[in-house]
Amino acid sequence: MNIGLYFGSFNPVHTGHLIIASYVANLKMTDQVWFVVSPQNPLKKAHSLLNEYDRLNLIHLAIDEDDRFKVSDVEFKLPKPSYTIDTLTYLQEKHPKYTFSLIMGSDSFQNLTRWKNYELLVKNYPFIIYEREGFPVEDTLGAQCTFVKAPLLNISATDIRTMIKEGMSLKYVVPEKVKEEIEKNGYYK
Ligand SMILES: Nc1ncnc2c1ncn2[C@@H]1O[C@H](COP(=O)(O)OP(=O)(O)OP(=O)(O)O)[C@@H](O)[C@H]1O
Ligand SMILES: O=C(O)c1ccc[n+]([C@@H]2O[C@H](COP(=O)([O-])O)[C@@H](O)[C@H]2O)c1
Repeated sequence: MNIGLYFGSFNPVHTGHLIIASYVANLKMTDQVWFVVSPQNPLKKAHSLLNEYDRLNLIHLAIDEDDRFKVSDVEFKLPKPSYTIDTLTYLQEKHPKYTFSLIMGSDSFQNLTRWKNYELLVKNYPFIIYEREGFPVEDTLGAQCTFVKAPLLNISATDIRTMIKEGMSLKYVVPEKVKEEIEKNGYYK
């Protein structure tokens, strides 16, 4: 089984993420795309981070019963912050017959040299990279990369949190069930 891992804080998940995951799943380079929720990105501040179980629940609501996808809480029980190489080592041990690739934007890929043991990531795992505006796709690290031209929605989780604070509607920028859950619980107010 080939698994495409889409790592993120998903604080909260939004339509931009879902477009990417769906596009990559449709390419059939992988059998399944897993959303891996990171409790704490090593390079980001914890502030305004919703509880990881609530973020996980929002992704379950977002993908509903789409069997191209799975949501993973594997990083919840690993040490924090969440280092991707450690998660991959754990996943590979747990699923020795699976092959894992990393799905990431060209922005994150350009930042990869700041990640823990990035040389090991580059050596051992293939990357599926989609271009994000302002970050041309190029491999300067000798990684095993497939560059894909995914459709993009130029929105971030930060934008969504700002919209909530300003009382704007989240219609279309997150799935309806995600919008309802955020509103019902007063998240990010
Ligand atoms: N609109 C988008 N289109 C495509 N990829 C995105 C988009 N927003 C985020 N990503 C990518 O998805 C992954 C997970 O993103 P993340 O959870 O950090 O969301 P974010 O919207 O960038 O969050 P924040 O604004 O809180 O930093 C990252 O690799 C990020 O680069
Ligand atoms: O392993 C690292 O050193 C590392 C450094 C920065 C980011 N990451 C991971 O990259 C993923 C994307 O992060 P984010 O918050 O931008 O969605 C998330 O799973 C982080 O844990 C990992």
